[in-house]
Order: sequence, then structure tokens, then C-alpha cells
Amino acid sequence: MEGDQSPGGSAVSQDTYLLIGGAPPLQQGRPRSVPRGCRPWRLWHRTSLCLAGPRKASWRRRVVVLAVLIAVLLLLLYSLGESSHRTIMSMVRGRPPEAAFRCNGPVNTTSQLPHPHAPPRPTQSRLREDPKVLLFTETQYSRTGQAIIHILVANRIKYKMEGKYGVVVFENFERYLQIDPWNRELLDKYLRDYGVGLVGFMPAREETQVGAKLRGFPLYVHSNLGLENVSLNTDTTYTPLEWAAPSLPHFSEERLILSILDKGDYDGISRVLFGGNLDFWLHRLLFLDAVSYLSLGRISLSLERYILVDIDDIFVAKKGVRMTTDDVKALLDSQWRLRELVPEWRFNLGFSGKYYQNGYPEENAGDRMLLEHVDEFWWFGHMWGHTQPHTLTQEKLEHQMQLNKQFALAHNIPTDSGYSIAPHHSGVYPVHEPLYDAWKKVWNVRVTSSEEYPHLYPARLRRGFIHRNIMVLPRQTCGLFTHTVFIDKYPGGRQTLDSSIHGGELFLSIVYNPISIFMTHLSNYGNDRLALYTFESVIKFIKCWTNLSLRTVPPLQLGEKYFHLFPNERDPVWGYPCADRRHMQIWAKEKSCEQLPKFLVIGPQKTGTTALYTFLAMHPAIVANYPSADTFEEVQFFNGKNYYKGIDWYMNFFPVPANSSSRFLFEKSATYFEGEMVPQRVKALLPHSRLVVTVIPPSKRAYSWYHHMRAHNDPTALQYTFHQVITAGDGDPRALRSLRNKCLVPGMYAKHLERWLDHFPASQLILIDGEELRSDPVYVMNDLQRFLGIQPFYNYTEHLRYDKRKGFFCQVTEEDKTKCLGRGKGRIYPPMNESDAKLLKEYYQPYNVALEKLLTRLDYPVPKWLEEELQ
Ligand SMILES: Nc1ncnc2c1ncn2[C@@H]1O[C@H](COP(=O)(O)OS(=O)(=O)O)[C@@H](OP(=O)(O)O)[C@H]1O
Repeated sequence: MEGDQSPGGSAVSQDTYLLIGGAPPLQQGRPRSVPRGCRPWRLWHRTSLCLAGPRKASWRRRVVVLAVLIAVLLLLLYSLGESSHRTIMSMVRGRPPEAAFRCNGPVNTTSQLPHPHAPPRPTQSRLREDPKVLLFTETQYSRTGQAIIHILVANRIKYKMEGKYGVVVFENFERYLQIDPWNRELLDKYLRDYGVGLVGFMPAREETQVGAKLRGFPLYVHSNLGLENVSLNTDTTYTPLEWAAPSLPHFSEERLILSILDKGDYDGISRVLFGGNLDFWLHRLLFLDAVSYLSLGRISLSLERYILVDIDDIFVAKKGVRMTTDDVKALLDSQWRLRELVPEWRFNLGFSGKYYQNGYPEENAGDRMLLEHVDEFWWFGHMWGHTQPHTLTQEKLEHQMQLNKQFALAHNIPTDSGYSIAPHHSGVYPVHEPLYDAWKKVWNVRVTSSEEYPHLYPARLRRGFIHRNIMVLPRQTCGLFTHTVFIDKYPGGRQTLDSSIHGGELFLSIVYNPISIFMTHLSNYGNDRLALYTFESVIKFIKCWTNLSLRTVPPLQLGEKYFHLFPNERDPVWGYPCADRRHMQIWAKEKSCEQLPKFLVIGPQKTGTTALYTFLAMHPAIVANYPSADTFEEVQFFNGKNYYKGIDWYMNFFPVPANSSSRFLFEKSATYFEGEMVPQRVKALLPHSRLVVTVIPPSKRAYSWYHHMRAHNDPTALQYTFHQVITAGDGDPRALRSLRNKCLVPGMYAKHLERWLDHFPASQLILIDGEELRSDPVYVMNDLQRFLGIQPFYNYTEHLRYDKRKGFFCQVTEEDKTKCLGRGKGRIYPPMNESDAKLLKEYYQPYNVALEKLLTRLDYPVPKWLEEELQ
């Protein structure tokens, strides 16, 4: 094995590093030659000499000449008028760069997929679970480990440290070799039995090694040597590495490493070993291929990549950075060239009609020419006046959209794309409901895209979701913004853009995302036409270096494809808007995180949650949610269909914040406790919230719940006895089995608590003994006040009193009477029969044991009833 090494003697100068055929070297400034006399500094020099004669001009003369010159220039400009502005600018600017990328080999112009690269899958090597990667990193911060995780996450490849795996990855291969014989044999047996392969990386070394033998392995390591003759396995998803001959300019500054394939002839285990890290893009592709190859195709990405390039702000840009007729022609030409590489390629144009014909005369001609070629592009309505939707009411939004639609109809622009986007992503996420309503009503929008979900950064975590039947697709960043108009003004210099194209961020975005939507702006197509340069270059680079098959389809089809590929992204996860500065900027001003609860009473049902809710609401500093008519007073947002109504719907259950933010808003929904998705959703929206859980003996809870269902005339509960419900088997009717589950499952307290604790630290959760709440509510309420840190401290002794008739503690009214909970709380029903009680005690035994262990581990008090249950 050869170690890290840059290709010897192949240093290539800057100008050849850039892939612009025939372009002058970068150091010379502009990419195209400019007539010398037209350059302002040249003009000044020559004129001064001419007026002042051959002798060295005195400084006075120079000042006079300069003043005359400025005056002449101003006069000239004035007389030529605005129409000449662009002509002068283009003389000064030179010509835009071209994507004249040269590929040292055949460009992959076919749209066919290559032959399957994975060896046939042995029947005995089937994995029962979702294939995952088992990853061993040195530490959570180690460099290659981070790079591996980065690639896996960006490609949505699951990885973990437990369960069944499709591939095992060692950040440091030596760790694998150092495993003690017993564990090594276990791991190797697993790899052999399930046909799971291994990827290993050789650690970087300062010192040079020549022929160092790998422990217990027939391999010898040579490190820090030059790579002379590279010849590698050609059976890869991407372009064979033999293309990476040292003479190729792309590799001049990169560190090539050698990677080898061990086909398992030695010990039955296939391995791919990398001589170094993943810094270089080609090795990242090779790593993905290795994962695919070693998992026998189970962890394999399709080779199809869909790209859609939106051109936003059509007609919006300022004078001077809009498109002229030449630019429109260049756009059309580029579109034709791109079709050679991506079948049916079309740019997707988003227009704001209000600014039509708002440029210099040549630019207005450009506007008209775009409309003359309306059929050549895909179109979508942007916002008429480019206003941010979150600042507008639904009425105003509809009005703006209507104006743009009328403009479209008047200019034969198609209006049926079903796609739209909002200026600055405003209103898409965080959701501004009026935007979704207006979009649906005026434009029948069914798909949009945004960079903001869940956050702009890190880009690799951007995802899609569906809200109210509108598909929101993630957008990728291509490095061009409204103000990136000239190549020499590109932030970080042209080299930065080029390295993003040549294996950097833009290239990897396309490689890692089966579907990429890029946002560009009108201004990126005028002047230096950077968007044309960027996309033609990156597409050629991809076609040159990979076997990816590039495609494009209109947005609606793209949306359907996206959620077909990633069905588990359909459901949104609403995030806390105040944690993200950008989200705050595009969230309606009247909204505030102070209108979200500070704590939740999460249940489970029948443990005394209503009493707790009522007692809490008595506190002067605590504000409960408004009651919901549909859900028996509870909001029930996080656990059911209400979640899809969005956070505006949820926030409407709470009063608009008053001046003081010391009020504690809360809500109680007793079914949150056992909901599978609830902890994750609560964590996302209310990351700082405190959680209040009440528990009573689980069998008692189950019995109370059964009677609750009977009292609510549930037909199944009325039809079957408690015994029949708790002993229902798999062969029983569905309704009965469902009732059994709802009756028994919430009482598995430890299991549900563990799930909450996966998302929240124990310090944010308090466990209340429901039996104690019943017998000594004052003590419990004081404890809870301390946990929540609520001021002022409320003296419940004066406000709660035992009511003999009710048999429970009740609220003391101003008239010194008691106000108790309704008949539905503290019901009267016959005691549970002994055999059912015994049955349930046995049933819940393991869950109660686990609960006791959990509480002890967390240093929480163990309720008395639990001690008794375990005796
Ligand atoms: N102060 C006071 N007043 C009335 N009831 C009290 C009180 N404290 C605790 N309990 C017990 O609360 C049980 C109802 O629990 P929940 O309020 O959680 O029920 S629900 O899930 O909201 O339906 C209810 O269960 P049942 O006795 O089966 O009706 C009561 O035992």
C-alpha cells in the first residue's frame, strides 16, 4: 500500500489549473482580452502625454488636463444618454468567462446507467433490518471520522453503533487490527456470515515507513512515497481512478492517496483500504462506491441526479445588472449546449411583472426578447412587487399574486406550473399561513422550495416537507447571489468559484443530493453571466468525472419524485423559530416565542392531570391554554392530526404576550406521554420547556381509563368486560385489540420515559406521584413551583381544601366554599376484582422494575406505591 503523496513533479501553474480553454492566465486580470486603449488608466496616460507634449508634464498642467478630461467625459456621457451606458460598461468590462472545460477522456453524454457494480448478493447474507453503516471513529472530533459522518449524513445513509449493519467503517484501520482476538473473531464472523464488508483508513504518519507489515495481515505499508504508476480497480460507480494520472491538472494541488480492494480471498472478508483521509473529492466518491460495493449494493445510491436551476427575480434587478438581448441569446445558446449533457434541459424562470421594462434600453430589449422566447423556458410566478410575504395579510398577498397573474396572461406566460417561490424564502418556513392560502387560491401552487428548512446551515441537513398539500423542496446553494455579477468581484476570487465547481461544494451538492434545486438570479445572467459559466462548468465536470446520469424535470414532477424517494420527509418537524436569526427575520412581527408554552403537563391519562392543570391555573403567574372545543379541552397538538395545522394554529391557544414575559404559559395534553413522535416534536418546537409527568399504579390507571371509556359510551368498552379487554389476544377483533393497547400501553412508564429522555435532559423533567397529588396536593404543588422556578410563590394551603363529599381536594373560592372537579374526575365504580389486579400486577412487573431502576439512576424519588408494587 502506498501512503499519502502528491503526484511527483506535476505542479501545474494557476492558469492551467482553471479549466478555461484558450483563456488568458488568471493573473492577467479579466478572462478575455480588452482593447488596451479602452482601459481607463491607459486613456488617462495617453491623453495627458498628447496634450502636454513629449516633455514631462508639470503637476499644474496635469490638474488642468484632468479637469478638462472629466468635463469632456461627463459631456460625452450626457450626450450619449443612458442608452450607451451598457456599451461603455461592456467595453470596460471585457467579455464574460466561458465554461470551456476540457475533459481528458470521453464526456459521459449517455443517459444510460452503467452495469451494476456490486457482486451478486449471496442469499445467506440478507439483513433483516434497514441497512446501516457501523462506524468506529477515533473520537467524536477526529478529522476523517467527521468527514465520514459528513458524507453519510449528506447522503442520508444511516449509521450507528448498534443493530445490524451493511458495512463496517474504521476511521483508523489499525484499531481493527488491534482488537483482542476474541472480539476480533466475533466481528469477523459477523462480517463473513452476513457478507458485510469493511472500510478502513490508514492513519496519517509523520515518519516514512517502508514495507512495515500490518499486524496479522498480509499487507505491507509504504508511507510518504511518490505515486508513480497508479492503476486501480475500474469496477466502480464513478469514473475509474486511472484517469487521475499525475499529469492531469486537477490533481496538481491535491493529495492523491492509494486505496486498495481486498476481495476477501485471504479470510473471506471484503475490505477497501484507504491510504489516507477523505480531503480530496475523488476519495469521497470512492468511499461511497466502497460502501455500495461492500454492502453488496444494499447501501447504494442511484446514479440519477435531477437538477433544476431557477432564475428568480426575472425583471426585478437594478439597471445595469439586467439582461440585454445578447445575454438572452447567450442564455438560449447555453440551454442548447446543456441539452447535449442533460436531456430536455430548461431554465426555470420566476418573474415579477411589476418591474418589466425597468432597465436601460438594451435591458428593456432583453426583457422583451425573453418574452419573445417564452416557450423556450419553464416559468413560475414570483411576487409581483417582490415583497416579503410574511409582512403581508392574505388579502394583500392575493392582490399581489393576481397582478402578477394578469401580467402573465397578458404576455402569454404559462400559469400552470404549480410552482412558486417566495422572496427571501419568507413565509415558506417558518410558515406564514396566509401565503399558503393565497398561493393555493390564486396560482394553485403545489410545490415550492426553500433553503430554510430546518435551517440554512448546515446545508447537508436541508430537507423537504409537505404542508397543506404544498410540497416544500430543499434548495441547494450554488454560490451565486444577486450581487455576484462580475467574475473578478467574486468573493474569495475566481479560484473560490472554480474550486466549488471542480470537486468542491457545488459539485458535491449534486453528487450527494439525488434532487437539487438551485436558485440563481437575473443578475447572474447579465454582465459576466456567471450562472451560465457555473452550471455549464459543473455539469461538464460531473459528466467528465462520474457516471452520474443528469436529468431535469419541471418542479411538480420533481416534487413528486422527491417525496417518492424520501417518504419519511413528508411530515414536517416544526422548529423553534427564535433559535435561528434568519427565521426571526422572516417571521411575522406580531409573532413571538413568548406565545409558546414554557412547560407541558404530558400525562399519561387518568393519573390526576386535570386536578394538576386546575391547581396550576390558580397560580397568578401561570397561564393555561384556551380550551379546545374539539379535543375535550386539551390542545393535543404534538400527537395527532393537529400537528399538521402548523404552529400558528398552536399559538392561537395562548394569549398574545403581555409586556411581562414572567408569565408561565402551559398546556396539558395527557396523551403526549406515550406518543411515539411527541418527544422529538416537542424538543424541536419547545427545546427549553419543562415537562411534568404524573404516575399512579399502572393497573389502577388502566382500570380508571376503562371506566372513562365506558362513561364516554365507547361501544367496544361497553361491549367487553375489563377482563376481556386486558386479556384480548391477537385473534380478537381489531377494535378490542386497539382498546387493549390504549388501556395497557401508557402504563409502561419506564419505556416512555426513556424515549423522552432520549430528547430531553433529566433536569427538564419532573415526575409527580399522582397518589400524593391526590392525598397531599399542597406538598406536590410547592415542589412543582420550586422545580419550575415560578415567582411569586403561591400559598396553596390557603387555596386547596379537602371536600368530604367529593372525597378529593378542591379549590377554595372567594366565598370560602369549595369548587371541585366535575363528575368525570373521581368517578364512582366498583373496585377491580382481585384476579384482574393480580394479572395486571404480573403484567406490569418488568416495567415497574425498570421504572424503579430508572428513577434510582436519575436520583428521582421513588413513589411509595412503586415500592409496594415491587414487594
Ligand atoms: N382533586 C382531584 N379531584 C378529582 N380527581 C382527582 C383529584 N386528584 C386526583 N384525581 C384523580 O384524577 C383522575 C382523573 O385523571 P385525569 O384528570 O388525568 O384524567 S384525564 O386523563 O384527564 O381524563 C381521577 O380518576 P377516577 O377516580 O378514575 O375518576 C381521580 O382519581
